[in-house]
Amino acid sequence: MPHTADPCGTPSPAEQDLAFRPSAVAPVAWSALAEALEAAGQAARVRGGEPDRPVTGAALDSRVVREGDLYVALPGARAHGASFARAAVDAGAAGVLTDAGGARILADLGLEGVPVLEVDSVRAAAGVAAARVYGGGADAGPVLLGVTGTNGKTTTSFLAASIVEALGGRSGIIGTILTRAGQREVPSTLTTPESTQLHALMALMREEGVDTAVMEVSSHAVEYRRIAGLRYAAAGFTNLTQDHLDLHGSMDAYLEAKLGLFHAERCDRAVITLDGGEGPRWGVAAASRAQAPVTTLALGPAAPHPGALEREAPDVRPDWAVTEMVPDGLGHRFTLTETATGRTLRASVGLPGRFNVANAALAVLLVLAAVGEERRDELAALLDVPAGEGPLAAAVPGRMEVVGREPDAVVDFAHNPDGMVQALRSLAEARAAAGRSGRTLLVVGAAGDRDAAKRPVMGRIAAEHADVVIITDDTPHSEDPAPIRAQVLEGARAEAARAAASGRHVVVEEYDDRAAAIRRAVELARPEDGILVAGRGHETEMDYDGTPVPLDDRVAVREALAEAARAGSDPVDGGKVHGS
Ligand SMILES: CC(=O)N[C@H]1[C@@H](OP(=O)(O)OP(=O)(O)OC[C@H]2O[C@@H](n3ccc(=O)[nH]c3=O)[C@H](O)[C@@H]2O)O[C@H](CO)[C@@H](O)[C@@H]1O[C@H](C)C(=O)N[C@@H](C)C(=O)N[C@H](CCC(=O)O)C(=O)O
Ligand SMILES: Nc1ncnc2c1ncn2[C@@H]1O[C@H](COP(=O)(O)OP(=O)(O)OP(=O)(O)O)[C@@H](O)[C@H]1O
Repeated sequence: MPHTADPCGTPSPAEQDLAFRPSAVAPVAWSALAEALEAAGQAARVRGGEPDRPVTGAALDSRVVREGDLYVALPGARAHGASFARAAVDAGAAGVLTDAGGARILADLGLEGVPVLEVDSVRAAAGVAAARVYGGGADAGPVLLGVTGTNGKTTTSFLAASIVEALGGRSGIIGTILTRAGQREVPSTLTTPESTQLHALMALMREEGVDTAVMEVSSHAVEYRRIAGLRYAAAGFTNLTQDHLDLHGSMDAYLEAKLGLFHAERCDRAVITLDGGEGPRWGVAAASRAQAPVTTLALGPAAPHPGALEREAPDVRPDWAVTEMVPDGLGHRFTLTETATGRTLRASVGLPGRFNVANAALAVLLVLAAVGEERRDELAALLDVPAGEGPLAAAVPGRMEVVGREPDAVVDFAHNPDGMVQALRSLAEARAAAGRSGRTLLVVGAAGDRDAAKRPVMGRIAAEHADVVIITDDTPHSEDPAPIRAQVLEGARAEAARAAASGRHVVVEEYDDRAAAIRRAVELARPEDGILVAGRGHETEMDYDGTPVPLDDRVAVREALAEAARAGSDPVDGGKVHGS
């Protein structure tokens, strides 16, 4: 039986890989694997003879290999997986899938006797081979829904899964926060797991009786061909804004990577949001360049820039549009209208922020595409309920999660420029809708080993939208955290200086201790203010060069609020670097 790792802790790679595997795998002969590869246009040269045992699993990392696995040894950016083949064989690998370079490394290691399937593209072949190992063709099930885009994937996936459940289905989730297959749940380390793990998960979901799986598809996953061998009933596009330029190089290349999800052989229907993000440019481009049949969604009043679609792409006639949006509790009530028929779907979403209307609308259309027209009326009835009820009332961990009131304190995962703008704006809008004045206090940083170009941009946005900006560490990974903070500070200070010239005073402070930064925000906040702690959402650990430092922003905010309530406004101890 696969283990389910502790959902409160981060599982080791081996624990996580094991948790993704089905309990039973029918052994697969080497020749059957070679045939499957050939049938998929990834013909393999067979070397080193037949394994002495059939294949019963697949792994893309030597550290997670189990007895009977096919070890997938791919050429990585830092190393060739074949250089770890000795460890994989010692762990029980039955044979190796690799390329010509990998085969040479195996020979150099004295492993020429190990059975090898040699292909031209290991990443493309890995998904095909894993699908064969785990008994899944593209149509073996569960029904797959995919969500891609810079922001909104997790939220849209959770909402779509919630709708599936409300319709009586059994849903699975694969994404940034967690992976859930029926009753089994395991925290995630990647947004989209490796291809070998995805096919294991499909088999696990079949075992668990999951009929519909909703999967976040990162651009990394498309670029690295983690989704090879999968087919989506419907795949959604939320928006495209600046992120991951370290991997893709340009926004156009970033879009091109995302479009891999919308190839005709990859999905039956693409549902594309036209005007999410900074405007309609990338949504309209995605809709025109997707190869699969496309359903388009215009966000109307829920767009970050309402009216931009009509101005910038006047000839585009969306298939669906958000035609009405009114504040309802902390969330919104909205109407989705089908352009061709004028038919409507009315719904209420509980999460704050109009971008969550966009996420909810996309989730609704994805599920509609998957379940078909015959269930439209049933879906409409489920959605048309008062605020706080129905499938779109679902909360998503660390996504605009309200952790305190008066001052309103929200923990959010916004960690790129557009996500920050949206989150900050939605707090101000919610305050305005409730008729409250007050300031916005923001705690923010930027992660290490990720797109450095966005750091000053995030600092600028912070000072543009917040009145008090407390800059601190996000997760530095292998980088020195001080220079990361300095880059965010540079953007914030420049913007604060610009704001000062026009009479707006922005406080900018720096704390190297994130918990102290949170306490400082709470100390400075008045009851009518709003606090946003951005960047880490549901995360419970910060990685300082391999050393995990426990910190859950939600817990830290709650504790700081409780402490402030007890102690009045004692000064914050420790961690301050400097302020302005
Ligand atoms: C930057 C990046 O994405 N790197 C991916 C890339 O790594 P790489 O090319 O550097 O691989 P490498 O280190 O040279 O190793 C080559 C091979 O040897 C294997 N290996 C390595 C060491 C060892 O002891 N044994 C072993 O078998 C590795 O598993 C790999 O298969 O190829 C590897 C195999 O597919 C991925 O695991 C790895 O993802 C790493 C783990 C990662 O952290 N990726 C992140 C950035 C990512 O994918 N993020 C997106 C979401 C992004 C977002 O939206 O924020 C995601 O979907 O999670
Ligand atoms: N549709 C949207 N447009 C813009 N910003 C959004 C949208 N949805 C969510 N956000 C913001 O982006 C943050 C991340 O949201 P979410 O986790 O749903 O997106 P994601 O694409 O899964 O992100 P990641 O892959 O980085 O986890 C949220 O916390 C919120 O601040």
